[in-house]
Amino acid sequence: MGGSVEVSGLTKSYGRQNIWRDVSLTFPPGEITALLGPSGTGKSVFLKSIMGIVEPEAGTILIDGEDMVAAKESHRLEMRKKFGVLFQDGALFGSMNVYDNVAFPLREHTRKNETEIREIVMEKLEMVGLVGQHHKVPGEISGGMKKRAGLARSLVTDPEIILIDEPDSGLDPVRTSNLAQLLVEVNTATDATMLVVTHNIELARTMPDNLGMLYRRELVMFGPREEFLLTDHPVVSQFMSGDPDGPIGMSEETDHRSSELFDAPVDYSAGPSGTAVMSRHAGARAIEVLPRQLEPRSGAVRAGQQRHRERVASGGARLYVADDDDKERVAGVPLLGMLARGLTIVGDVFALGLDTARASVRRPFAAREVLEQFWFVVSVSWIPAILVAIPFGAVIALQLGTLTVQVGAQSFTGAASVLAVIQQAAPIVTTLVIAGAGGAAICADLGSRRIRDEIDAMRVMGVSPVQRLVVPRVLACIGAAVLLNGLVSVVGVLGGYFFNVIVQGGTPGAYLASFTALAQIQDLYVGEFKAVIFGFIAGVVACHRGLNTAPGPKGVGDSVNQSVVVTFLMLFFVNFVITTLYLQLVPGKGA
Ligand SMILES: Nc1ncnc2c1ncn2[C@@H]1O[C@H](COP(=O)(O)OP(=O)(O)OP(=O)(O)O)[C@@H](O)[C@H]1O
Repeated sequence: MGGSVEVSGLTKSYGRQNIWRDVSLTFPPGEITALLGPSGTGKSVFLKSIMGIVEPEAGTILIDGEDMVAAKESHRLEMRKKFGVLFQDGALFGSMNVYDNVAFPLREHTRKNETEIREIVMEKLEMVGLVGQHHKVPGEISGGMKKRAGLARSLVTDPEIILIDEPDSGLDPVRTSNLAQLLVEVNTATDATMLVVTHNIELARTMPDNLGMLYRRELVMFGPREEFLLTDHPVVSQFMSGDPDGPIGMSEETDHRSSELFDAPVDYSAGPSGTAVMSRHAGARAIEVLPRQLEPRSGAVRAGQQRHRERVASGGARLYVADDDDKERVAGVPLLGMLARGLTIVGDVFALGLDTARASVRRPFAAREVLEQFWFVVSVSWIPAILVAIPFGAVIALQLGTLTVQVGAQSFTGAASVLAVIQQAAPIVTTLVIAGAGGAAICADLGSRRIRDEIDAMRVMGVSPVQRLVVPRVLACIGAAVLLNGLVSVVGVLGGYFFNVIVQGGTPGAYLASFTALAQIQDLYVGEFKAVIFGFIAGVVACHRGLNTAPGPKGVGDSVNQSVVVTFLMLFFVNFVITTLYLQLVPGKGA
Protein backbone atom coordinates (compact mmCIF):
# COMPACT_ATOMS: atom_id res chain seq x y z
CA MET A 1 0.00 0.00 0.00
CA GLY A 2 1.20 3.55 -0.74
CA GLY A 3 2.69 5.97 1.76
CA SER A 4 0.59 8.06 4.10
CA VAL A 5 0.44 11.84 3.97
CA GLU A 6 -1.13 13.68 6.91
CA VAL A 7 -1.29 17.45 6.78
CA SER A 8 -2.18 19.39 9.89
CA GLY A 9 -2.65 23.12 10.53
CA LEU A 10 -0.60 24.15 7.49
CA THR A 11 -0.23 27.89 6.86
CA LYS A 12 1.76 29.63 4.15
CA SER A 13 2.30 33.28 3.24
CA TYR A 14 4.57 35.11 0.83
CA GLY A 15 5.35 38.45 2.39
CA ARG A 16 1.99 40.03 3.23
CA GLN A 17 0.08 37.64 0.97
CA ASN A 18 -1.49 34.82 2.93
CA ILE A 19 -1.87 31.90 0.51
CA TRP A 20 -3.86 29.59 2.79
CA ARG A 21 -4.04 28.89 6.48
CA ASP A 22 -4.75 26.08 8.88
CA VAL A 23 -5.14 23.43 6.18
CA SER A 24 -5.59 19.94 7.63
CA LEU A 25 -6.31 16.80 5.63
CA THR A 26 -5.12 13.21 5.23
CA PHE A 27 -4.61 11.52 1.89
CA PRO A 28 -5.80 7.96 2.37
CA PRO A 29 -2.94 5.56 1.46
CA GLY A 30 -3.26 3.97 -1.96
CA GLU A 31 -6.22 6.15 -2.98
CA ILE A 32 -6.35 8.85 -5.64
CA THR A 33 -7.08 12.34 -4.32
CA ALA A 34 -7.65 15.46 -6.40
CA LEU A 35 -7.08 18.98 -5.15
CA LEU A 36 -9.14 21.60 -6.96
CA GLY A 37 -9.41 25.33 -6.82
CA PRO A 38 -9.58 28.43 -9.00
CA SER A 39 -6.30 29.79 -10.40
CA GLY A 40 -4.00 31.35 -7.88
CA THR A 41 -5.49 29.68 -4.80
CA GLY A 42 -2.19 28.05 -3.95
CA LYS A 43 -2.61 24.48 -5.20
CA SER A 44 0.93 24.32 -6.59
CA VAL A 45 2.29 25.95 -3.43
CA PHE A 46 0.49 23.28 -1.41
CA LEU A 47 1.97 20.49 -3.55
CA LYS A 48 5.44 21.98 -3.18
CA SER A 49 4.97 22.22 0.58
CA ILE A 50 4.29 18.49 0.69
CA MET A 51 7.50 17.93 -1.29
CA GLY A 52 9.38 20.05 1.25
CA ILE A 53 10.52 22.62 -1.29
CA VAL A 54 8.30 25.42 0.03
CA GLU A 55 8.53 26.33 3.72
CA PRO A 56 5.18 26.82 5.48
CA GLU A 57 5.19 29.05 8.58
CA ALA A 58 3.11 26.68 10.65
CA GLY A 59 1.79 23.14 10.63
CA THR A 60 3.08 19.65 10.03
CA ILE A 61 3.22 17.31 7.04
CA LEU A 62 3.71 13.74 8.17
CA ILE A 63 5.04 11.45 5.46
CA ASP A 64 4.74 7.94 6.86
CA GLY A 65 4.90 9.55 10.30
CA GLU A 66 7.95 11.78 9.66
CA ASP A 67 7.44 15.54 9.59
CA MET A 68 8.63 17.03 6.31
CA VAL A 69 8.33 20.60 7.65
CA ALA A 70 10.62 20.03 10.62
CA ALA A 71 13.12 17.77 8.80
CA LYS A 72 16.57 19.03 7.81
CA GLU A 73 17.30 19.34 4.09
CA SER A 74 19.63 16.32 4.14
CA HIS A 75 16.85 14.18 5.64
CA ARG A 76 14.28 15.68 3.27
CA LEU A 77 16.37 14.43 0.34
CA GLU A 78 15.94 10.92 1.78
CA MET A 79 12.22 11.36 2.50
CA ARG A 80 11.62 12.59 -1.03
CA LYS A 81 12.87 9.32 -2.49
CA LYS A 82 9.36 8.02 -1.71
CA PHE A 83 7.91 10.57 -4.14
CA GLY A 84 7.33 10.55 -7.84
CA VAL A 85 6.45 14.03 -9.02
CA LEU A 86 5.06 15.29 -12.29
CA PHE A 87 5.51 19.07 -12.49
CA GLN A 88 3.24 21.33 -14.55
CA ASP A 89 5.56 21.54 -17.55
CA GLY A 90 7.36 18.26 -17.00
CA ALA A 91 10.46 19.98 -15.51
CA LEU A 92 12.75 17.93 -17.75
CA PHE A 93 16.47 18.75 -17.58
CA GLY A 94 17.13 20.79 -20.70
CA SER A 95 20.67 19.49 -21.11
CA MET A 96 19.61 15.81 -21.33
CA ASN A 97 17.56 13.93 -23.88
CA VAL A 98 14.27 12.27 -22.93
CA TYR A 99 15.92 8.89 -22.33
CA ASP A 100 18.55 10.31 -19.96
CA ASN A 101 15.91 12.36 -18.17
CA VAL A 102 13.85 9.26 -17.48
CA ALA A 103 16.95 7.25 -16.51
CA PHE A 104 18.19 10.00 -14.16
CA PRO A 105 16.57 8.79 -10.88
CA LEU A 106 17.69 5.21 -11.53
CA ARG A 107 21.29 6.26 -12.18
CA GLU A 108 21.23 8.44 -9.07
CA HIS A 109 19.64 6.11 -6.58
CA THR A 110 20.05 2.52 -7.70
CA ARG A 111 22.97 0.24 -8.48
CA LYS A 112 21.30 -1.07 -11.64
CA ASN A 113 23.50 -1.52 -14.69
CA GLU A 114 22.73 0.23 -17.98
CA THR A 115 20.99 -2.85 -19.43
CA GLU A 116 18.58 -3.02 -16.50
CA ILE A 117 18.06 0.73 -16.62
CA ARG A 118 17.31 0.57 -20.33
CA GLU A 119 14.68 -2.10 -19.77
CA ILE A 120 12.86 -0.04 -17.14
CA VAL A 121 13.15 3.23 -19.06
CA MET A 122 11.85 1.75 -22.30
CA GLU A 123 8.95 0.11 -20.45
CA LYS A 124 7.91 3.46 -18.95
CA LEU A 125 8.43 5.28 -22.24
CA GLU A 126 6.22 2.75 -23.95
CA MET A 127 3.60 3.24 -21.25
CA VAL A 128 3.43 6.97 -22.02
CA GLY A 129 3.78 6.50 -25.79
CA LEU A 130 7.20 8.07 -26.24
CA VAL A 131 9.23 5.23 -27.70
CA GLY A 132 10.99 6.56 -30.79
CA GLN A 133 11.14 10.09 -29.36
CA HIS A 134 13.53 9.31 -26.53
CA HIS A 135 16.66 10.66 -28.25
CA LYS A 136 15.17 14.17 -28.49
CA VAL A 137 16.03 16.93 -26.03
CA PRO A 138 13.18 18.78 -24.27
CA GLY A 139 13.47 21.75 -26.65
CA GLU A 140 12.55 19.45 -29.56
CA ILE A 141 9.30 18.01 -28.19
CA SER A 142 5.80 19.39 -27.60
CA GLY A 143 4.38 20.45 -24.24
CA GLY A 144 2.25 17.32 -24.04
CA MET A 145 5.25 15.10 -24.80
CA LYS A 146 7.25 16.84 -22.07
CA LYS A 147 4.42 16.08 -19.70
CA ARG A 148 4.38 12.41 -20.64
CA ALA A 149 8.17 12.19 -20.37
CA GLY A 150 7.91 13.81 -16.93
CA LEU A 151 5.33 11.20 -15.94
CA ALA A 152 7.60 8.38 -17.15
CA ARG A 153 10.46 9.84 -15.09
CA SER A 154 8.25 10.12 -12.00
CA LEU A 155 7.37 6.43 -12.23
CA VAL A 156 10.75 4.77 -12.81
CA THR A 157 11.56 4.32 -9.14
CA ASP A 158 8.14 2.83 -8.28
CA PRO A 159 7.30 5.65 -5.83
CA GLU A 160 4.94 5.16 -2.90
CA ILE A 161 3.50 8.64 -3.24
CA ILE A 162 2.82 10.24 -6.63
CA LEU A 163 2.20 13.98 -6.84
CA ILE A 164 0.90 15.41 -10.09
CA ASP A 165 0.50 19.10 -10.89
CA GLU A 166 -2.14 19.73 -13.56
CA PRO A 167 -1.82 16.63 -15.73
CA ASP A 168 -4.14 18.10 -18.35
CA SER A 169 -2.31 21.38 -19.02
CA GLY A 170 -1.06 21.46 -22.60
CA LEU A 171 -2.96 18.30 -23.58
CA ASP A 172 -5.95 17.90 -25.89
CA PRO A 173 -9.14 16.31 -24.44
CA VAL A 174 -8.40 12.86 -25.84
CA ARG A 175 -4.87 12.77 -24.48
CA THR A 176 -6.14 14.13 -21.17
CA SER A 177 -8.58 11.20 -20.97
CA ASN A 178 -5.81 8.79 -21.93
CA LEU A 179 -3.55 10.26 -19.28
CA ALA A 180 -6.30 9.98 -16.65
CA GLN A 181 -6.82 6.35 -17.62
CA LEU A 182 -3.05 5.82 -17.46
CA LEU A 183 -2.93 7.25 -13.93
CA VAL A 184 -5.71 4.86 -12.90
CA GLU A 185 -3.73 1.94 -14.38
CA VAL A 186 -0.59 3.11 -12.52
CA ASN A 187 -2.54 3.28 -9.27
CA THR A 188 -3.94 -0.20 -9.89
CA ALA A 189 -0.47 -1.62 -10.56
CA THR A 190 1.39 0.15 -7.76
CA ASP A 191 -1.24 0.95 -5.12
CA ALA A 192 0.63 4.25 -4.67
CA THR A 193 -1.00 7.16 -2.87
CA MET A 194 -1.77 9.76 -5.55
CA LEU A 195 -2.47 13.47 -5.28
CA VAL A 196 -3.52 15.26 -8.45
CA VAL A 197 -3.86 19.03 -8.65
CA THR A 198 -6.22 19.97 -11.44
CA HIS A 199 -8.66 22.48 -12.91
CA ASN A 200 -10.10 19.88 -15.23
CA ILE A 201 -13.67 19.22 -14.14
CA GLU A 202 -14.05 16.02 -16.15
CA LEU A 203 -10.88 14.60 -14.66
CA ALA A 204 -12.01 15.63 -11.18
CA ARG A 205 -15.37 13.96 -11.63
CA THR A 206 -14.16 10.66 -12.98
CA MET A 207 -10.71 9.86 -11.59
CA PRO A 208 -10.23 10.53 -7.87
CA ASP A 209 -11.55 8.68 -4.85
CA ASN A 210 -11.37 11.86 -2.75
CA LEU A 211 -11.51 15.55 -3.58
CA GLY A 212 -10.55 18.74 -1.83
CA MET A 213 -10.95 22.36 -2.80
CA LEU A 214 -8.86 25.40 -1.91
CA TYR A 215 -10.50 28.78 -2.16
CA ARG A 216 -10.00 32.13 -0.47
CA ARG A 217 -7.06 31.01 1.66
CA GLU A 218 -8.64 27.91 3.10
CA LEU A 219 -9.56 24.34 2.45
CA VAL A 220 -13.24 24.77 1.70
CA MET A 221 -14.10 21.11 1.53
CA PHE A 222 -12.40 17.73 1.57
CA GLY A 223 -13.78 14.23 1.48
CA PRO A 224 -14.90 11.20 -0.51
CA ARG A 225 -16.12 11.72 -4.08
CA GLU A 226 -19.48 10.23 -3.18
CA GLU A 227 -20.22 13.26 -1.02
CA PHE A 228 -18.00 15.94 -2.53
CA LEU A 229 -19.44 15.63 -6.04
CA LEU A 230 -22.99 15.89 -4.75
CA THR A 231 -22.51 18.80 -2.41
CA ASP A 232 -24.55 21.95 -2.72
CA HIS A 233 -21.78 24.12 -1.32
CA PRO A 234 -21.97 27.26 -3.49
CA VAL A 235 -18.25 27.49 -4.17
CA VAL A 236 -17.74 23.80 -4.90
CA SER A 237 -20.85 23.37 -7.01
CA GLN A 238 -20.09 26.52 -9.03
CA PHE A 239 -16.56 25.32 -9.67
CA MET A 240 -17.69 21.80 -10.63
CA SER A 241 -20.30 23.15 -13.04
CA GLY A 242 -18.06 25.86 -14.48
CA ASP A 243 -20.90 28.34 -13.94
CA PRO A 244 -19.86 31.99 -14.41
CA ASP A 245 -22.45 33.09 -11.80
CA GLY A 246 -21.69 32.51 -8.16
CA PRO A 247 -19.22 33.42 -5.48
CA ILE A 248 -16.18 32.68 -7.65
CA GLY A 249 -15.39 35.59 -9.95
CA MET A 250 -12.44 36.66 -12.06
CA SER A 251 -10.18 37.38 -9.14
CA GLU A 252 -9.73 35.96 -5.66
CA GLU A 253 -9.49 39.45 -4.25
CA THR A 254 -12.86 40.65 -5.51
CA ASP A 255 -14.87 37.45 -5.10
CA HIS A 256 -17.68 37.89 -2.68
CA ARG A 257 -18.54 35.26 -0.19
CA SER A 258 -22.18 34.38 -0.54
CA SER A 259 -23.82 31.92 1.79
CA GLU A 260 -27.22 32.20 0.09
CA LEU A 261 -26.97 29.01 -1.91
CA PHE A 262 -25.20 27.19 0.86
CA ASP A 263 -28.20 27.69 3.13
CA ALA A 264 -30.73 26.65 0.51
CA PRO A 265 -32.75 23.47 1.14
CA VAL A 266 -31.38 20.30 -0.43
CA ASP A 267 -33.38 17.36 -1.64
CA TYR A 268 -31.58 14.02 -1.99
CA SER A 269 -33.24 11.04 -3.66
CA ALA A 270 -32.11 7.67 -4.94
CA GLY A 271 -30.34 7.71 -8.27
CA PRO A 272 -30.23 5.09 -11.01
CA SER A 273 -28.30 1.88 -10.37
CA GLY A 274 -26.35 2.72 -7.27
CA THR A 275 -25.72 6.41 -7.94
CA ALA A 276 -27.20 9.18 -5.89
CA VAL A 277 -29.12 12.08 -7.31
CA MET A 278 -29.37 15.47 -5.73
CA SER A 279 -31.49 18.40 -6.68
CA ARG A 280 -31.03 21.84 -5.29
CA HIS A 281 -33.75 24.44 -5.34
CA ALA A 282 -31.63 27.50 -4.95
CA GLY A 283 -32.09 28.49 -8.54
CA ALA A 284 -28.76 28.18 -10.35
CA ARG A 285 -27.90 24.48 -10.62
CA ALA A 286 -30.50 21.76 -10.53
CA ILE A 287 -29.51 18.10 -10.75
CA GLU A 288 -26.19 16.41 -10.28
CA VAL A 289 -25.62 12.70 -10.75
CA LEU A 290 -22.62 10.96 -9.29
CA PRO A 291 -20.51 10.26 -12.38
CA ARG A 292 -19.10 6.83 -13.07
CA GLN A 293 -15.52 6.46 -11.91
CA LEU A 294 -12.76 5.35 -14.26
CA GLU A 295 -11.88 1.67 -13.83
CA PRO A 296 -8.74 -0.20 -14.90
CA ARG A 297 -9.13 -1.41 -18.50
CA SER A 298 -7.98 -4.92 -17.60
CA GLY A 299 -10.96 -5.31 -15.29
CA ALA A 300 -8.56 -5.74 -12.36
CA VAL A 301 -9.67 -4.52 -8.97
CA ARG A 302 -8.04 -1.31 -7.82
CA ALA A 303 -7.12 -1.95 -4.21
CA GLY A 304 -7.26 1.74 -3.28
CA GLN A 305 -10.76 2.04 -4.72
CA GLN A 306 -11.84 -1.08 -2.87
CA ARG A 307 -10.58 0.25 0.44
CA HIS A 308 -12.14 3.62 -0.29
CA ARG A 309 -15.58 2.06 -0.88
CA GLU A 310 -15.28 0.09 2.34
CA ARG A 311 -14.38 3.27 4.22
CA VAL A 312 -17.39 5.06 2.75
CA ALA A 313 -19.73 2.15 3.47
CA SER A 314 -18.56 1.90 7.08
CA GLY A 315 -18.94 5.66 7.60
CA GLY A 316 -15.18 6.07 8.02
CA ALA A 317 -14.91 8.62 5.21
CA ARG A 318 -16.38 11.93 6.31
CA LEU A 319 -16.81 15.11 4.34
CA TYR A 320 -15.01 18.08 5.89
CA VAL A 321 -16.64 21.45 5.26
CA ALA A 322 -14.96 24.65 6.44
CA ASP A 323 -16.83 27.00 8.74
CA ASP A 324 -18.35 29.86 6.85
CA ASP A 325 -16.74 32.54 9.01
CA ASP A 326 -14.74 35.15 7.16
CA LYS A 327 -11.07 34.24 6.96
CA GLU A 328 -10.23 37.31 4.92
CA ARG A 329 -8.78 39.12 7.87
CA VAL A 330 -5.92 36.66 8.10
CA ALA A 331 -2.76 38.68 7.73
CA GLY A 332 0.37 37.30 6.19
CA VAL A 333 3.79 37.58 7.73
CA PRO A 334 4.75 41.27 7.51
CA LEU A 335 7.21 42.13 4.81
CA LEU A 336 10.72 42.41 6.14
CA GLY A 337 12.22 45.84 5.95
CA MET A 338 14.91 46.55 3.38
CA LEU A 339 17.70 46.21 5.92
CA ALA A 340 16.37 42.98 7.37
CA ARG A 341 15.95 41.56 3.89
CA GLY A 342 19.48 42.55 2.98
CA LEU A 343 20.80 40.89 6.13
CA THR A 344 18.72 37.80 5.40
CA ILE A 345 20.27 37.53 1.92
CA VAL A 346 23.78 37.92 3.34
CA GLY A 347 22.99 35.26 5.97
CA ASP A 348 21.60 32.92 3.29
CA VAL A 349 24.66 33.49 1.09
CA PHE A 350 26.88 32.69 4.05
CA ALA A 351 24.88 29.50 4.76
CA LEU A 352 25.11 28.47 1.09
CA GLY A 353 28.87 29.12 1.23
CA LEU A 354 29.19 26.78 4.21
CA ASP A 355 27.02 24.12 2.54
CA THR A 356 29.12 24.43 -0.60
CA ALA A 357 32.37 24.05 1.32
CA ARG A 358 31.01 20.95 3.06
CA ALA A 359 29.55 19.46 -0.12
CA SER A 360 32.79 20.01 -2.08
CA VAL A 361 34.55 17.31 -0.05
CA ARG A 362 31.64 14.87 -0.32
CA ARG A 363 31.22 12.27 -3.01
CA PRO A 364 30.21 12.09 -5.83
CA PHE A 365 32.56 14.73 -7.19
CA ALA A 366 31.33 16.07 -10.54
CA ALA A 367 34.82 16.52 -12.07
CA ARG A 368 33.53 16.81 -15.62
CA GLU A 369 31.00 19.48 -14.71
CA VAL A 370 33.75 21.40 -12.85
CA LEU A 371 35.97 21.35 -15.95
CA GLU A 372 33.13 22.37 -18.24
CA GLN A 373 32.15 25.24 -15.98
CA PHE A 374 35.80 26.28 -15.51
CA TRP A 375 36.29 26.38 -19.24
CA PHE A 376 33.09 28.35 -19.66
CA VAL A 377 33.98 30.96 -17.01
CA VAL A 378 37.54 31.36 -18.34
CA SER A 379 36.37 31.61 -21.93
CA VAL A 380 33.90 34.43 -21.21
CA SER A 381 36.22 36.28 -18.80
CA TRP A 382 39.79 36.22 -20.05
CA ILE A 383 39.56 38.77 -22.86
CA PRO A 384 37.65 41.37 -20.79
CA ALA A 385 40.05 40.71 -17.87
CA ILE A 386 43.10 41.53 -20.01
CA LEU A 387 41.43 44.51 -21.63
CA VAL A 388 40.65 45.91 -18.18
CA ALA A 389 44.09 44.97 -16.76
CA ILE A 390 46.08 47.06 -19.28
CA PRO A 391 44.52 50.47 -18.53
CA PHE A 392 44.25 49.59 -14.83
CA GLY A 393 47.99 48.79 -14.61
CA ALA A 394 48.76 51.93 -16.60
CA VAL A 395 46.66 54.20 -14.35
CA ILE A 396 48.30 52.81 -11.21
CA ALA A 397 51.76 53.16 -12.73
CA LEU A 398 51.16 56.72 -13.88
CA GLN A 399 49.58 57.80 -10.60
CA LEU A 400 52.27 56.24 -8.44
CA GLY A 401 55.04 57.29 -10.79
CA THR A 402 53.92 60.93 -10.55
CA LEU A 403 53.48 60.71 -6.78
CA THR A 404 56.88 59.13 -6.11
CA VAL A 405 58.54 61.84 -8.23
CA GLN A 406 56.72 64.51 -6.19
CA VAL A 407 57.96 63.11 -2.86
CA GLY A 408 61.42 62.37 -4.22
CA ALA A 409 61.10 58.61 -3.97
CA GLN A 410 61.25 57.77 -7.66
CA SER A 411 63.48 54.78 -6.95
CA PHE A 412 60.52 53.06 -5.24
CA THR A 413 58.16 53.39 -8.17
CA GLY A 414 58.65 49.79 -9.32
CA ALA A 415 57.88 48.25 -5.94
CA ALA A 416 54.87 50.51 -5.35
CA SER A 417 53.19 49.87 -8.68
CA VAL A 418 53.93 46.12 -8.78
CA LEU A 419 52.61 45.60 -5.23
CA ALA A 420 49.52 47.68 -5.99
CA VAL A 421 48.81 45.57 -9.06
CA ILE A 422 49.53 42.16 -7.50
CA GLN A 423 47.85 42.69 -4.14
CA GLN A 424 44.96 44.97 -4.99
CA ALA A 425 44.21 45.57 -8.63
CA ALA A 426 44.61 42.06 -10.07
CA PRO A 427 42.36 40.12 -7.66
CA ILE A 428 39.67 42.81 -7.71
CA VAL A 429 39.73 43.29 -11.49
CA THR A 430 39.72 39.55 -12.07
CA THR A 431 36.78 38.91 -9.80
CA LEU A 432 34.76 41.87 -11.01
CA VAL A 433 35.09 40.51 -14.52
CA ILE A 434 34.30 36.96 -13.40
CA ALA A 435 31.22 38.19 -11.50
CA GLY A 436 30.10 40.39 -14.39
CA ALA A 437 30.63 37.85 -17.16
CA GLY A 438 30.79 34.29 -15.77
CA GLY A 439 28.78 34.92 -12.58
CA ALA A 440 25.97 36.67 -14.45
CA ALA A 441 25.75 33.77 -16.91
CA ILE A 442 25.76 31.21 -14.07
CA CYS A 443 23.02 33.14 -12.27
CA ALA A 444 20.89 33.39 -15.43
CA ASP A 445 21.36 29.68 -16.17
CA LEU A 446 20.33 28.58 -12.66
CA GLY A 447 17.51 31.14 -12.59
CA SER A 448 16.06 29.78 -15.85
CA ARG A 449 16.31 26.26 -14.50
CA ARG A 450 14.51 27.38 -11.39
CA ILE A 451 11.57 28.93 -13.21
CA ARG A 452 11.30 25.76 -15.33
CA ASP A 453 11.04 23.77 -12.04
CA GLU A 454 14.25 21.86 -12.89
CA ILE A 455 15.82 22.72 -9.53
CA ASP A 456 12.73 21.58 -7.64
CA ALA A 457 12.59 18.42 -9.74
CA MET A 458 16.19 17.68 -8.81
CA ARG A 459 15.51 18.15 -5.10
CA VAL A 460 12.38 16.03 -5.32
CA MET A 461 14.42 13.25 -6.92
CA GLY A 462 16.63 13.28 -3.84
CA VAL A 463 19.56 15.04 -5.55
CA SER A 464 21.08 18.05 -3.83
CA PRO A 465 21.36 21.08 -6.17
CA VAL A 466 24.20 22.32 -3.96
CA GLN A 467 26.23 19.17 -4.60
CA ARG A 468 25.26 18.84 -8.26
CA LEU A 469 25.10 22.44 -9.47
CA VAL A 470 26.61 24.84 -6.95
CA VAL A 471 29.85 23.04 -6.05
CA PRO A 472 31.08 22.70 -9.67
CA ARG A 473 30.26 26.32 -10.44
CA VAL A 474 31.90 27.70 -7.32
CA LEU A 475 35.03 25.58 -7.85
CA ALA A 476 35.08 26.75 -11.47
CA CYS A 477 34.91 30.40 -10.35
CA ILE A 478 37.74 29.86 -7.85
CA GLY A 479 39.93 28.10 -10.45
CA ALA A 480 39.21 30.78 -13.03
CA ALA A 481 39.94 33.56 -10.51
CA VAL A 482 43.34 32.05 -9.60
CA LEU A 483 44.29 31.54 -13.23
CA LEU A 484 43.11 34.91 -14.44
CA ASN A 485 44.58 36.64 -11.41
CA GLY A 486 48.01 35.40 -12.52
CA LEU A 487 47.36 36.53 -16.07
CA VAL A 488 46.03 39.94 -15.03
CA SER A 489 49.01 40.41 -12.66
CA VAL A 490 51.49 39.75 -15.46
CA VAL A 491 49.66 42.04 -17.88
CA GLY A 492 49.27 44.75 -15.20
CA VAL A 493 52.96 44.59 -14.21
CA LEU A 494 54.08 44.73 -17.84
CA GLY A 495 51.74 47.67 -18.41
CA GLY A 496 53.19 49.39 -15.33
CA TYR A 497 56.74 48.74 -16.52
CA PHE A 498 55.90 50.17 -19.93
CA PHE A 499 54.46 53.38 -18.51
CA ASN A 500 56.98 53.87 -15.66
CA VAL A 501 60.12 53.02 -17.56
CA ILE A 502 59.36 53.83 -21.17
CA VAL A 503 56.73 56.60 -20.96
CA GLN A 504 57.89 58.32 -17.74
CA GLY A 505 61.62 57.80 -18.39
CA GLY A 506 62.48 55.65 -15.35
CA THR A 507 65.46 53.30 -15.40
CA PRO A 508 64.80 49.57 -15.74
CA GLY A 509 67.48 48.71 -13.16
CA ALA A 510 66.02 50.99 -10.46
CA TYR A 511 62.51 49.73 -11.22
CA LEU A 512 63.50 46.08 -10.68
CA ALA A 513 65.87 46.82 -7.78
CA SER A 514 63.14 48.58 -5.78
CA PHE A 515 60.86 45.70 -6.39
CA THR A 516 63.32 43.08 -5.11
CA ALA A 517 64.20 45.33 -2.18
CA LEU A 518 60.63 45.89 -0.91
CA ALA A 519 58.45 43.05 -2.20
CA GLN A 520 58.32 39.56 -0.69
CA ILE A 521 56.83 36.24 -1.66
CA GLN A 522 53.90 36.70 0.80
CA ASP A 523 52.74 39.61 -1.35
CA LEU A 524 52.22 37.21 -4.20
CA TYR A 525 50.47 34.73 -1.92
CA VAL A 526 48.06 37.33 -0.61
CA GLY A 527 47.09 38.21 -4.19
CA GLU A 528 46.29 34.56 -4.97
CA PHE A 529 44.59 34.10 -1.59
CA LYS A 530 42.33 37.02 -2.40
CA ALA A 531 41.62 35.51 -5.80
CA VAL A 532 40.49 32.27 -4.13
CA ILE A 533 38.22 34.08 -1.66
CA PHE A 534 36.82 36.47 -4.25
CA GLY A 535 36.21 33.65 -6.75
CA PHE A 536 34.38 31.77 -4.01
CA ILE A 537 32.21 34.81 -3.23
CA ALA A 538 31.43 35.46 -6.90
CA GLY A 539 30.43 31.81 -7.43
CA VAL A 540 28.34 31.48 -4.26
CA VAL A 541 26.49 34.77 -4.77
CA ALA A 542 25.74 33.96 -8.43
CA CYS A 543 24.42 30.50 -7.49
CA HIS A 544 22.45 31.86 -4.53
CA ARG A 545 20.62 34.46 -6.57
CA GLY A 546 20.06 31.97 -9.40
CA LEU A 547 18.60 29.34 -7.08
CA ASN A 548 16.33 31.93 -5.46
CA THR A 549 15.04 33.52 -8.63
CA ALA A 550 11.44 34.78 -8.46
CA PRO A 551 9.00 33.35 -11.02
CA GLY A 552 9.07 34.68 -14.59
CA PRO A 553 11.67 36.18 -16.93
CA LYS A 554 11.74 39.38 -14.88
CA GLY A 555 12.77 37.29 -11.90
CA VAL A 556 15.82 36.06 -13.84
CA GLY A 557 16.78 39.61 -14.84
CA ASP A 558 16.44 40.83 -11.26
CA SER A 559 18.54 37.95 -9.95
CA VAL A 560 21.37 38.64 -12.39
CA ASN A 561 21.35 42.29 -11.43
CA GLN A 562 21.36 41.49 -7.71
CA SER A 563 24.07 38.88 -8.18
CA VAL A 564 26.47 41.40 -9.73
CA VAL A 565 25.67 44.20 -7.25
CA VAL A 566 25.87 41.97 -4.15
CA THR A 567 29.16 40.43 -5.36
CA PHE A 568 30.71 43.86 -5.92
CA LEU A 569 29.65 45.08 -2.46
CA MET A 570 30.92 41.95 -0.74
CA LEU A 571 34.21 42.00 -2.69
CA PHE A 572 35.15 45.50 -1.64
CA PHE A 573 34.23 44.85 1.97
CA VAL A 574 36.12 41.55 2.17
CA ASN A 575 39.09 43.11 0.36
CA PHE A 576 39.24 45.79 3.02
CA VAL A 577 39.18 43.16 5.79
CA ILE A 578 41.85 40.96 4.20
CA THR A 579 44.14 43.90 3.40
CA THR A 580 43.87 45.26 6.93
CA LEU A 581 44.58 41.86 8.46
CA TYR A 582 47.52 41.27 6.10
CA LEU A 583 49.12 44.60 6.88
CA GLN A 584 48.71 43.94 10.61
CA LEU A 585 49.93 40.37 10.57
CA VAL A 586 52.68 40.38 7.92
CA PRO A 587 55.34 43.06 8.53
CA GLY A 588 56.55 44.72 5.33
CA LYS A 589 60.03 43.83 4.10
CA GLY A 590 62.59 46.06 5.75
CA ALA A 591 60.02 47.35 8.26
N1 LIG B 1 7.85 31.98 -4.98
C1 LIG B 1 6.78 32.78 -4.82
N2 LIG B 1 6.93 34.02 -4.34
C2 LIG B 1 5.87 34.82 -4.14
N3 LIG B 1 4.58 34.46 -4.42
C3 LIG B 1 4.37 33.24 -4.90
C4 LIG B 1 5.45 32.33 -5.14
N4 LIG B 1 4.92 31.17 -5.62
C5 LIG B 1 3.59 31.36 -5.69
N5 LIG B 1 3.26 32.59 -5.26
C6 LIG B 1 1.90 33.15 -5.17
O1 LIG B 1 1.07 32.21 -4.52
C7 LIG B 1 -0.22 32.22 -5.10
C8 LIG B 1 -0.63 30.80 -5.43
O2 LIG B 1 0.18 30.34 -6.50
P1 LIG B 1 0.00 28.87 -7.08
O3 LIG B 1 0.91 28.73 -8.25
O4 LIG B 1 0.14 27.87 -6.01
O5 LIG B 1 -1.51 28.89 -7.55
P2 LIG B 1 -2.34 27.75 -8.25
O6 LIG B 1 -3.57 27.57 -7.46
O7 LIG B 1 -1.49 26.54 -8.46
O8 LIG B 1 -2.67 28.47 -9.62
P3 LIG B 1 -2.82 27.85 -11.10
O9 LIG B 1 -3.96 26.92 -11.01
O10 LIG B 1 -3.10 29.04 -11.94
O11 LIG B 1 -1.52 27.17 -11.42
C9 LIG B 1 -0.16 33.15 -6.29
O12 LIG B 1 -0.73 34.38 -5.93
C10 LIG B 1 1.31 33.32 -6.56
O13 LIG B 1 1.58 34.62 -7.06
